[in-house]
Amino acid sequence: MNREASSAGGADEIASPAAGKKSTGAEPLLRAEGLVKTYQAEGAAVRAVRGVDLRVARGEFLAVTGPSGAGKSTLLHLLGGLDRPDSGRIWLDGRRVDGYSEARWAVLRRRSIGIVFQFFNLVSHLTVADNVDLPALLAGKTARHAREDRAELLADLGLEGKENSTPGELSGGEQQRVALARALVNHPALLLADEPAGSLDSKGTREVLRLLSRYHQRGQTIVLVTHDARMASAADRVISLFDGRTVDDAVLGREGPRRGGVSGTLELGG
Ligand SMILES: Nc1ncnc2c1ncn2[C@@H]1O[C@H](COP(=O)(O)OP(=O)(O)OP(=O)(O)O)[C@@H](O)[C@H]1O
Repeated sequence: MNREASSAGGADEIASPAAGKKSTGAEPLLRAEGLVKTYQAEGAAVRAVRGVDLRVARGEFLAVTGPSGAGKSTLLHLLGGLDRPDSGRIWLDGRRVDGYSEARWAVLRRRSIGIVFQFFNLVSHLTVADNVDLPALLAGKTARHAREDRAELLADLGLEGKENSTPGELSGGEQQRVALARALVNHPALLLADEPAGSLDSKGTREVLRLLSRYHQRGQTIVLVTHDARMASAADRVISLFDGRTVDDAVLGREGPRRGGVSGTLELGG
């Protein structure tokens, strides 16, 4: 939340099926071409992402997997505007967004991109209710509308009765469900999830997987970064990164993965 700027702008809203907004249809919801990101660490260049192309259709559930250091989180951060590519282009619903300012990305995230992180990133001194209401109010909802949406989401996520708890009073799984509620409260067109079960036990992992699948079935477009083969297998399609590049792209079906035409092997284990 602390990355969010306070400016608002009605133009930066991407159509969300869940919110009943109009879609342009033919264009993928998310498209990226030639994304490159290099970090400087202790005087040396770390080439985290080295020319990744990506297309995510509206309603698709894409998993991004690969070993530690492959560039998965960096890619997700680029797609959510939390970090800037050195080069490459990003379109959301056909609109070119890679040149957006920090403030404009903040508006886009608030209205159209929900993000969940491994360590939840909830505001520790705020209650569950306030954590979920915050992005809704920042997006311009009335207090009543925010409260109604929050109540519906918390009930849907099995968090009824937790409204007045603070994050520290909740289990990891419950905190991640609050984070999911916060990410979904503005009916984002796109949900980005970075190792959302990475700090949870197996019960919490199953719960997150079940919830992601449920929202996907309701039409939510999801890009999930995960090491976990079981989580990745819930997606429609898996891309595998190695050393900052895509090494495989597989469409998952009942008869197992169908390769999408990129060289290399499918690495689900990380
Ligand atoms: N802010 C940063 N400064 C310097 N190097 C970074 C930074 N962020 C990431 N890197 C480096 O970029 C490379 C890719 O990191 P990234 O976190 O994207 O990989 P990952 O596939 O998500 O790994 P993991 O699964 O371990 O989280 C790694 O070598 C990492 O050390």
